Amino acid sequence: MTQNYRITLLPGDGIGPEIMAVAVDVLKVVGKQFDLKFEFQEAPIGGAAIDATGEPLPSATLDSCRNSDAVLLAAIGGYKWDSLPSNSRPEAGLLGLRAGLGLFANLRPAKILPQLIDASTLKREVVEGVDIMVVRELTGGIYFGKPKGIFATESGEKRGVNTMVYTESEIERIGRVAFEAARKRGGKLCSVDKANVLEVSQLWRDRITQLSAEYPDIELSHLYVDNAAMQLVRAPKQFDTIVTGNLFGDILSDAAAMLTGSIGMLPSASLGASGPGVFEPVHGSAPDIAGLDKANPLAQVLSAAMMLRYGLDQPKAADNIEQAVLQVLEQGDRTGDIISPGKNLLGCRAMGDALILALEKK
Ligand SMILES: NC(=O)c1ccc[n+]([C@@H]2O[C@H](COP(=O)([O-])OP(=O)(O)OC[C@H]3O[C@@H](n4cnc5c(N)ncnc54)[C@H](O)[C@@H]3O)[C@@H](O)[C@H]2O)c1
Ligand SMILES: CC(C)[C@H](C(=O)O)[C@@H](O)C(=O)O
Ligand SMILES: [Mg+2]
Repeated sequence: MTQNYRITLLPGDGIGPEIMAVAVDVLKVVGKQFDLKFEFQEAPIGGAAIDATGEPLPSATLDSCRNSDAVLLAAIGGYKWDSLPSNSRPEAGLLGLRAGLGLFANLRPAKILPQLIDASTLKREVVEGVDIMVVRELTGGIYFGKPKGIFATESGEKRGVNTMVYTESEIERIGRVAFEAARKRGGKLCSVDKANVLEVSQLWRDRITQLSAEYPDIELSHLYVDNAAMQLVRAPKQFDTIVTGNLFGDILSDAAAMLTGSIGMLPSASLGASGPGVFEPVHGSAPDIAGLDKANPLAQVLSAAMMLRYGLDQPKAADNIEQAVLQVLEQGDRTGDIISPGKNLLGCRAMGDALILALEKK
């Protein structure tokens, strides 16, 4: 029986439309193969939405997302909008989307593919076998804490303020997601904080430690964020699942991404307690290569696979996409960010064509 899905597509800015076009073509092919009918609804977000409507997250866009089974997002942001105040920048649209849909859990897997070991900037023996899941809290912490803003002091000097806040319930719900994720993976969870300095981190560490009593099968450890950053580069294989707050997770997930060769490879899933999830690459809108057909579309395509797996419960269709990605890499196809000597350099569009061919042969 045909399964129907409403998908909101948010191509956004920079390389967003280029990589989204590839992901949509790939979804259409697996749709035919698995009898899935996608009703795609495209909506503006970020800079594109600012240009079209004056706002980074028009209410019609949020409504369309709310009425979908899942949301596929590319990336937002660019030089053109960089001088706007923070609450009207493209990034505010993305944060509003996460808050508006209650997407408190961000899963960012960083797994090195054997075909790409030589594309990593680290030595083979350091990265071979790396398979990390970063579970990042996404709707709290310093990104959303109040007070925030730029205020004038009595002397007339400007003072910028952000506030890092976590409540016990926010820590507990992301903790549960992380313990459950660790249970499905290698059974190890490392909680990352700055409890040697920040009270909010002391509470984080206490609550995660208490929660671990409910997960006796999971080996819990704690690291301070500065040490975690160092350990990720020094010996990344020690990590299985990492749980951390919004800001630390933003930074550590980019570092983890680079272990795998390129940030252009890594997908993510943002999930709430209920309702549609948002599936998006970890990377940004890469304005430096936008419009040049140079972007790596694989993180976007793998985000579509995560959407099928975690958002639509279609693991077989997700498997097919992931296998097609492995196959094109196996046959030596590479975009510029993951090229190594002797491989075929393809543009974004040609990489999409290679994926479609690989899928159709299945
Ligand atoms: N989720 C998002 O939408 C998201 C995430 C991060 C940054 N941003 C925004 O993107 C803009 C640019 O930010 P940035 O430059 O710090 O980060 P970025 O991730 O856009 O780019 C960092 C570097 O990685 C390269 N890169 C990124 N994705 C690539 C891909 N798919 N293929 C090949 N190379 C790729 C870029 O060319 C650039 O050199 C900013 O406006 C930022 O706020 C958006
Ligand atoms: C663009 C920005 C708001 C965003 C974040 O900081 O969360 C990005 O860096 C990410 O990692 O998704
Ligand atoms: Mg980031």
